[in-house]
Amino acid sequence: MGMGISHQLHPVSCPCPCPAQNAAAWGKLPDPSEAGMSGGDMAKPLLGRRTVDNDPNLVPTAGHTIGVLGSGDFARSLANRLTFSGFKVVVGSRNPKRKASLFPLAAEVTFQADAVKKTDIIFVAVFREHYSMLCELSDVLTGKILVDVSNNTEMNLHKESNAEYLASLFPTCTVVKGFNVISAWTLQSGPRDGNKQVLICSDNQEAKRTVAEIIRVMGFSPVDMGSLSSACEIENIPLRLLPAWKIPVFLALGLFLCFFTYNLVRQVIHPYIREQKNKFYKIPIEVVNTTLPCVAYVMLSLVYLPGVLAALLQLYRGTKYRRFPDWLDQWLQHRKQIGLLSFFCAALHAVYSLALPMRRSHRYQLIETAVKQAMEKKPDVWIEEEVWRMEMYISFGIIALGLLSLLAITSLPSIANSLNWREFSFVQSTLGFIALVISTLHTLTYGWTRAFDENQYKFYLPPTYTLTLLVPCTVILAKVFFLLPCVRQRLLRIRRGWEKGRYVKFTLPSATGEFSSGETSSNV
Ligand SMILES: Cc1cc2nc3c(=O)[nH]c(=O)nc-3n(C[C@H](O)[C@H](O)[C@H](O)COP(=O)(O)OP(=O)(O)OC[C@H]3O[C@@H](n4cnc5c(N)ncnc54)[C@H](O)[C@@H]3O)c2cc1C
Ligand SMILES: NC(=O)C1=CN([C@@H]2O[C@H](COP(=O)(O)OP(=O)(O)OC[C@H]3O[C@@H](n4cnc5c(N)ncnc54)[C@H](OP(=O)(O)O)[C@@H]3O)[C@@H](O)[C@H]2O)C=CC1
Ligand code: HEM
Ligand SMILES: [Cu+2]
Ligand SMILES: [Fe+3]
Repeated sequence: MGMGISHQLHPVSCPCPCPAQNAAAWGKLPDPSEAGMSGGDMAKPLLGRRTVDNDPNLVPTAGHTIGVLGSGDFARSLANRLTFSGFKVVVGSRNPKRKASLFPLAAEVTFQADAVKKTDIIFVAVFREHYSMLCELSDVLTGKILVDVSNNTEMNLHKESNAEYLASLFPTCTVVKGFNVISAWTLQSGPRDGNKQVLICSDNQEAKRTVAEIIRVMGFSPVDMGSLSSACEIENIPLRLLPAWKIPVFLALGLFLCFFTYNLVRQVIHPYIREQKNKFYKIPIEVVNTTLPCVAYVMLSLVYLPGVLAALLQLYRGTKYRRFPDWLDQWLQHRKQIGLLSFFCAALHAVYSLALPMRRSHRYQLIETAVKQAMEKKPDVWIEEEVWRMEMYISFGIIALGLLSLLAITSLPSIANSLNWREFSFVQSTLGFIALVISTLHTLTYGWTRAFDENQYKFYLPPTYTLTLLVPCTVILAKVFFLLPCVRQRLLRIRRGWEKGRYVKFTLPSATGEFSSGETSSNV
């Protein structure tokens, strides 16, 4: 029987019942008739156990004993996940009696030194500040693998990473950094929800592979980040606040500010200066509710614009095997966040719109017009065209928001994972584009002929909706252009790998890097 990697790492007297010592125990494990009988979702390992015979490189880690030092939140979640994945867990605490009840029954909770003796892979789930207190365990820890899961509260708080510090305290141990990018909650609830990737690094390849296999058996995906000197980078990851959201949020704020100023001038400043009318009451709802939909609408078109630009570039270049410029690449990668912010603004706009008729100002205006009409003896105020226009634009708005909600729901990881890629791209690409078209109808039926009405121009500024139509209409026209049979054919061929004049162009890696051999780096 092939020896697993982890076993080669074992100290001569390994205390755990791993396969080399207890092959009989392993023979029983992969029994398909028993597999279906396990009860709850949590109770079964997320990945099936593999037999060693199939692949000598795979480590039979399930069934192995793993140690956890510390009894806090993270230690508890870790012990839970490990036992559910089929490992034996021994927890080392300074006060095992008091803490035992917090852990699953299958886990053994004992004193730190005792726990360390029973295993050769130990997760250190205590804060960096307390690492030095573990020094009394130095002797028993000799030759073992320590997994450092710690995080910092601030970027670059200490000059060396926690993992390197741990390694310096225990020079006879092998330190692997990992798991700090996973929250205790994600560990507890299983990898179906939230981030599945666990970044690891270590100077010892064998130890890293062992920990990687444990991660795989737990149902997560290990990502090798190289040597222990990468630990600093890995420790900083959870401290970076929403990196992917930064640009989209600034974009949304920027657009909001521009449109808000524009609307403020048109709806409040203009009547104040020209007619000395006090319209400041409009700021909290009316101005905001002309601004939010404009931001939502423009952002939605900015989600579909980069795809159009990418397609144009591919058509022009006649190949898909060239990298897009960096700005386009970045833009393509931020579409999800831009789209979700667009949805957020659209949802707020919907609620604001529903609140319009419940305002006191609206009631006063209603009474005012009613009285005026009564005095002028004009009983019939029904304008058929206006009625239809409003029925239409409200309905379009509701449908567009409904479609956007679908997009937003399918962007949740757990739901995205339950769809195959065609379903996902149908919702994201096709339904999203239809939402853009319906939003355009909503805006057009709302704006109607006001673009041609001179009274609507305040300080020569046209009604806001006319400005917002620019980008979306460009995107829609471009998409229609791509639907023309000849353009469509060519685009499809390019996306299947066809290249313009491929047989002549065997370019060597050129100095300019123009024809770098790689794929385009985004999935367009
Ligand atoms: C509320 C909301 C939530 C969103 N959530 C997400 C999300 O969770 N994840 C996400 O990625 N985006 C998300 N987005 C952004 C957006 O929906 C997607 O990026 C969407 O796929 C963009 O569609 P597209 O047609 O412009 O581009 P793409 O789907 O990139 O495609 C461009 C064009 O090329 C074609 N095409 C693309 N690739 C190929 C290929 N390999 N072969 C042949 N033809 C191809 C497509 O048919 C399409 O016509 C969200 C947007 C919104 C509004
Ligand atoms: N909570 C989370 O979501 C995440 C936590 N982490 C990391 O996991 C580690 C533990 O975090 P967490 O479980 O939340 O913290 P807790 O404060 O909940 O637990 C820390 C544990 O450390 C043990 N410990 C050992 N020596 C000492 C000592 N000298 N003084 C105090 N406590 C000691 C204690 O257990 P006992 O009393 O039994 O000895 C205590 O329960 C940290 O390094 C953290 O950065 C990483 C990613 C996410
Ligand atoms: C339930 C859904 C929706 C309802 C009830 C709704 C309602 C309204 C109303 C009442 C107005 C007129 C506002 C005013 O009188 O000042 C309006 C305008 C507008 N809406 Fe919507 N809407 C909805 C969804 C959307 C969506 C999803 C978008 C686009 C993403 C959108 C974009 C716009 C735009 C651009 C305007 C023009 C703003 C202006 O220039 O004044 N709406 N909508
Ligand atoms: Cu062992
Ligand atoms: Fe062993």
